[in-house]
Amino acid sequence: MATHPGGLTVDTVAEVDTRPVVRVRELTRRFGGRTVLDGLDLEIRENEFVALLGRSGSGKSTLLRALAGLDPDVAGEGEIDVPANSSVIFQDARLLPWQRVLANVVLGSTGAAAFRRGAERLAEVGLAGRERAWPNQLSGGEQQRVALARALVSEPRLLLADEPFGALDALTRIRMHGLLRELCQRHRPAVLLVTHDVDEAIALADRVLVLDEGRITVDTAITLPTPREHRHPRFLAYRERLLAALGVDQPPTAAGVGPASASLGVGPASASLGVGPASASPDGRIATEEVSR
Ligand SMILES: Nc1ncnc2c1ncn2[C@@H]1O[C@H](COP(=O)(O)OP(=O)(O)OP(=O)(O)O)[C@@H](O)[C@H]1O
Repeated sequence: MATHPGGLTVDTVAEVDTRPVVRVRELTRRFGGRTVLDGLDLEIRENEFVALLGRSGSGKSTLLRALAGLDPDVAGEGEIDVPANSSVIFQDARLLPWQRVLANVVLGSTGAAAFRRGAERLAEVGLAGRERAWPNQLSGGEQQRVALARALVSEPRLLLADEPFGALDALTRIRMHGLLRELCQRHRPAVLLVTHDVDEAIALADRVLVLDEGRITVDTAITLPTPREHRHPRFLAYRERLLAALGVDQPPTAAGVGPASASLGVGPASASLGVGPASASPDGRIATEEVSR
């Protein structure tokens, strides 16, 4: 475990010796007079799955857009180093309605090889046989599967995902978690997943970050085996820590078992365990430690 000058504690998995694919230094982003990102530092390593939590308006999408190259005005406000071969997915699938499903996946690429790769990705997301369908003939979850296939068709080194499952019903979301995990294990991109859902972050990520006051204030490794059981005591302990770091009140329950989902802003979460809350260091940063096995 490493303690950085600001008091931020980084757990062991974050120290795995692989090359960073994302390197952000001192990134600042202001809108008018308001500072949203304030000298933010971030590294993501090859194949690492990182989830980013933060209160509404804390700047998660602003950071993701900056990494995706979608914010031209961020230039000169720090250093951003990301691979050229990166993909982005959003909450809405953003398919072209006038293109069939397979054409949406290959997006402008031509040639048999591109279409073969596109068809392979479609099969991987469970949509074999739907290549010639139109987007409006697919459900919301199916459209998001197409978006995932499109994002992975170029074998990106980095996948940026901004609440990709936020608009889906709970059951579909759980299925998509399994699918995303499987696809990431197969294609091995580094991932930055922006989410409001603490459980989603713990279920999927190697590392969970919390963005607050323009900086990463929590950086914690999730060392649970996969697939991750939501009622596992260590899962609940991670949840409690993260919710505390996010400032969410957690009234204790008799059983000490929290609700099925701990989405921010969706009711109180209750994960009452004997694990202490995250502690704030003198400069206001929150240090987390490995949740004991
Ligand atoms: N283009 C813009 N112009 C002005 N203000 C902006 C712009 N983009 C974002 N902001 C402001 O920056 C702040 C952070 O926005 P951002 O969308 O990054 O937050 P977020 O953490 O992703 O929020 P949410 O979880 O609600 O999606 C907000 O106050 C927002 O109003």
